[in-house]
Amino acid sequence: MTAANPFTTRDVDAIDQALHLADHAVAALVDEAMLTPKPGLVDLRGAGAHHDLSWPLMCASACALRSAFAQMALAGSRIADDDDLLRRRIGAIGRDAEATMMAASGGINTHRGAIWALGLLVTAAAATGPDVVRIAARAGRLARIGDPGAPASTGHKGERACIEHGVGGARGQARAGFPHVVGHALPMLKLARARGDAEHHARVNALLAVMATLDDTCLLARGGKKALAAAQDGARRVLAAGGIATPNGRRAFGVLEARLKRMHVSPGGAADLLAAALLLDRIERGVAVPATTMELD
Ligand SMILES: CC(C)(COP(=O)(O)OP(=O)(O)OC[C@H]1O[C@@H](n2cnc3c(N)ncnc32)[C@H](O)[C@@H]1O)[C@@H](O)C(=O)NCCC(=O)NCCS
Ligand SMILES: Nc1ncnc2c1ncn2[C@@H]1O[C@H](COP(=O)(O)OP(=O)(O)OP(=O)(O)O)[C@@H](O)[C@H]1O
Repeated sequence: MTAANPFTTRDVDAIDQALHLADHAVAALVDEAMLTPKPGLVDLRGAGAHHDLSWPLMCASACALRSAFAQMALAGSRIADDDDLLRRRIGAIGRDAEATMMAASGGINTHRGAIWALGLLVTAAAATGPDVVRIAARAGRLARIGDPGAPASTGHKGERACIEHGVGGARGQARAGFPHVVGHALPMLKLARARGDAEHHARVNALLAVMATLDDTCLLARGGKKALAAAQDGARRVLAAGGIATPNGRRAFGVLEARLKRMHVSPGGAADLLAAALLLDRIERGVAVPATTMELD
C-alpha cells in the first residue's frame, strides 16, 4: 500500500512557480554582480569603492538567498487574501534572509537592499503573473503595510541617512511602487537594446538611468550630499553623451568612475534596483532559467 500524496496539483504548481521566481531572482543578482564596468561597485575588474567585497562573494551570497526568495514567492501565492498576514510573513522571511546573507558573507552586507526589493517583487509576482507594472504596484502596496514584527529602528547607516537628509531611501522607493525600476531602468534597457547597444552596455545604461535621480543612501551615508550629486551628475553626463556604448559616453564614464573612486563611495542602492529591473525583465520576457542556477541547492 502506498501513502496518499498529501500535495494537490495546485500545491505542486505553486512550489514550481516559487522555485522558478527564486531562480530568476538569483540569476538577476548574479548578472548585476558580474556586469562590467560599474562605477564604484563590485564588478569583474575588482571591488570598486568597497574593501570587503568581491564578485565571487556577491555571487555566493546571491545563491544562498534562493531558498528565502522561494519561500517569499510561495507565501505570495498561498496568502492571497490577507495582505497584513502576508506582509508579516515575508517580513519574518526577509529578516531570516538577512541572517543567511550575513552567514554566507562572513558578516558583510552584500545584499540587504536587494533582499528587500527583490523579495517584495517575487512575492508580488507569484500572485500577479508576468505584467511588470502590476508586479511593481502590488509590491508597493505590500511595502506600504506596516510590519508589527519589525524593529522600530534598524540602526543602519541607510536609516540614519534618510533621517539626516530627509529622503525615502530603500523603503520610500518600494512604497512608491519602484518608480526607478519601472520608469527609468526598464525603459532605458528597452531603448538601448532597440538602438542596437550590446546587452552589457544596455544594462550599464539602465544602471546610469537609475543613478541619475535616485536618493541612494549608500552614497549619502558614505559621502553625504556631495557624493550623491557627483554620482547623479556623472551618470547624467554619460547618458547625455549617448551612453556607455559611445566614445564620448565612455570618456564621461571614466570621469564619473574616477570621481567616485576618489570619494570612496558607491551607488549600492542603484545596483540593487538594476537587479530588480533585471528580475522583472526576465519575468516579462519569460527567459528560461539557466541550468547553473537550477542546480544551486
Ligand atoms: C527596509 C530595509 C532595506 C532596511 O532598511 P534600513 O533603513 O535598515 O536600510 P539599510 O541602509 O540597511 O539598507 C538599505 C539598502 O538599500 C539599498 N538602497 C539604498 N538607497 C536606496 C534607494 N533609494 N532605493 C532602493 N534601494 C536603496 C542599499 O543597498 C542599502 O544597502 C530592509 O532591510 C528591511 O526592513 N528588512 C526587514 C525584512 C522585511 O520587511 N522584508 C520584507 C520583504 S523582503
Ligand atoms: N555590485 C555591487 N557592488 C557593491 N555593492 C552592491 C553591488 N550590488 C549591490 N550592492 C548593494 O550595496 C550595499 C552595500 O552598501 P554599503 O557598503 O554602504 O553597506 P554597509 O556599509 O555594509 O552598510 P551598513 O553599515 O548599513 O550595514 C549592499 O546592500 C548591496 O545590496
